[in-house]
Amino acid sequence: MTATVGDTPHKPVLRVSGVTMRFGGLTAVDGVDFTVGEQEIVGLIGPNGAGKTTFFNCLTGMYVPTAGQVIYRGTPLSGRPDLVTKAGVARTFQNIRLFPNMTVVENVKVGRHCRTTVGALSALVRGPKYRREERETEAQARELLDFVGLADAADDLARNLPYGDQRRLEIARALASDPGLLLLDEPTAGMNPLETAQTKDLVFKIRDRGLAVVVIEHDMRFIFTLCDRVAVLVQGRKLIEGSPAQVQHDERVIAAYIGTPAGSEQQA
Ligand SMILES: Nc1ncnc2c1ncn2[C@@H]1O[C@H](COP(=O)(O)OP(=O)(O)OP(=O)(O)O)[C@@H](O)[C@H]1O
Repeated sequence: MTATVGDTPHKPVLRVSGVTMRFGGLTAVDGVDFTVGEQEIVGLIGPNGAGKTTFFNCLTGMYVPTAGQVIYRGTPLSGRPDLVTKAGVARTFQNIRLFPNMTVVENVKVGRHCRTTVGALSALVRGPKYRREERETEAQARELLDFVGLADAADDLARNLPYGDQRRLEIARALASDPGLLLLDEPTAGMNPLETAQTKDLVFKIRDRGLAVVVIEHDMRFIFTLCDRVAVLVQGRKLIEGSPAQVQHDERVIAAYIGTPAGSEQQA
């Protein structure tokens, strides 16, 4: 089935309906509907505390939503992160979460874990099946490091990578689970302009590899030049969704970020 997503017909990969997340008396996400199409890049923006990360946590099984449904390629996603990853949804985190004392390539191999099938006994005795899977995992990890531009650092310790490279390593690790949908939580936070531009090119390359991508980001220039479509969350609710041009000129979005324009009170 093909649904109209924004202005372009895309086959939907993710359908979120009425997702709500309450923490006691606080409603962090409030009845959000959200659709992502095949090979679409969708931005999720909003002021601090709008509920963006909580929304990602609802999609990836870290939280079980208080209400609503998340469906990935026709399958309802459960509240277990491992099963969500196995279903084909991978993510990176706002704060870098690498294994600092492992090498760069080992960090990527960890991301493959959900796709390996070898049993405990075969792993223990390092039987032929284990060795074959290990070779394949190693080759895939090195291919991904080449893809993100970190091939030369494969055998360095993760903690010795510059900050921007650590973020790229997180993306490589997420890609190791062979996702169809990648969720990026503030991928350019703390980056310089060159690293930000490189990250944008990398996201385009990821899309060209066949993935759909959802990006949370505060850098508006990055979002509006990267995304096919942008959704705006304010106080847990979706305020507007549309093309970058529609969203960046919408007065409600401007007001949500910078408050009511100076002088408008007198005009009212
Ligand atoms: N585990 C939790 N328990 C209680 N409240 C929470 C929890 N997680 C988030 N919140 C609250 O939910 C609201 C939304 O937070 P969230 O981190 O999702 O926003 P955000 O849009 O990602 O913000 P930022 O852009 O600053 O990262 C905030 O008021 C936050 O304090």
